[in-house]
Amino acid sequence: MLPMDPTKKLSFNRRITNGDLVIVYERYDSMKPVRVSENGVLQNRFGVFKHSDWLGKPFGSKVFSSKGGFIYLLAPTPELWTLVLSHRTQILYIADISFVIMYLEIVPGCVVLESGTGSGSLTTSLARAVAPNGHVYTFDFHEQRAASAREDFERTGLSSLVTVGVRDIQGEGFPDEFIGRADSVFLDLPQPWLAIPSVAKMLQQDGVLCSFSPYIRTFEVLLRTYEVREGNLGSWQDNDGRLATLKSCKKRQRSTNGLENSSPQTILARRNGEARGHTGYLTFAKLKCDI
Ligand SMILES: C[S@@+](CC[C@H](N)C(=O)[O-])C[C@H]1O[C@@H](n2cnc3c(N)ncnc32)[C@H](O)[C@@H]1O
Repeated sequence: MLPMDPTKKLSFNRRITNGDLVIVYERYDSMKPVRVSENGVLQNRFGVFKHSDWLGKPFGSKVFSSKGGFIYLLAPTPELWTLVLSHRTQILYIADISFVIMYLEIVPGCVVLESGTGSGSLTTSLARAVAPNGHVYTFDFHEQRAASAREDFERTGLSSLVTVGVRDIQGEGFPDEFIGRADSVFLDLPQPWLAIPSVAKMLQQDGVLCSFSPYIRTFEVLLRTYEVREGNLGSWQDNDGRLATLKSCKKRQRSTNGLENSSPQTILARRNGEARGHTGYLTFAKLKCDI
């Protein structure tokens, strides 16, 4: 862990100024990052918006065009940035990112090693998790990707928390300067096992490794089971909205005199528990030197 530096605290609890990056929310399915400049103009289907009208407004403000259309000006938080960043590679999304940060036990002050950087989707959240006094050292062997990621961290105000290096981590391992210093290591590499000997040297006692192994094609298979009953609604209270199907039908049954007849029946189906799914294989390991 590194000592506290309060100047690196990440906060968007302030007003928009010239040069800020804002996430323009146009509709639930349309958001984009925009750099605010005094003379800038944003034109979209909702009208023409002058950046000068945005200056001094708090993040989260609703602003109007001359023709009455509106947009919201949101802060470039990691969870929004992940949705608008330019995809130079496959990226990690919010569900996996949250899980990774939790199980890597990342807290403010942690030193985190990552490879590859890719589009920096995970790195952005790692940076916020270690702020204000931790640091993320992320490596990619692709020079252009590393450079673009560096530019993005500059734009999102994270460059004091993240250092991007160009290095073949599978071939060379992490640099020796990090030996015994890493609280956590994250790998998103095609052959992660090649980096394991280096990871073992980098981790502190009780440091944690996570290796993410997605496939080229990812499927999510959700298994949902239902409990089916005959009866009426009153006999089966639906307290949590899980009553999914309600259908009346004629049920053929044999009466006491042995003849078949039809009587109306109601079939109720109720979901059992939760459906679970995943998008990649996450492998965690903790370094224990004294076993
Ligand atoms: C799927 S992307 C990582 C995406 C990233 N986790 C994100 O959320 O944006 C994998 C990256 O690993 C990099 N890579 C592949 N082999 C590597 C190696 N041997 N050393 C360093 N980086 C490597 C690739 O260039 C690519 O950018």
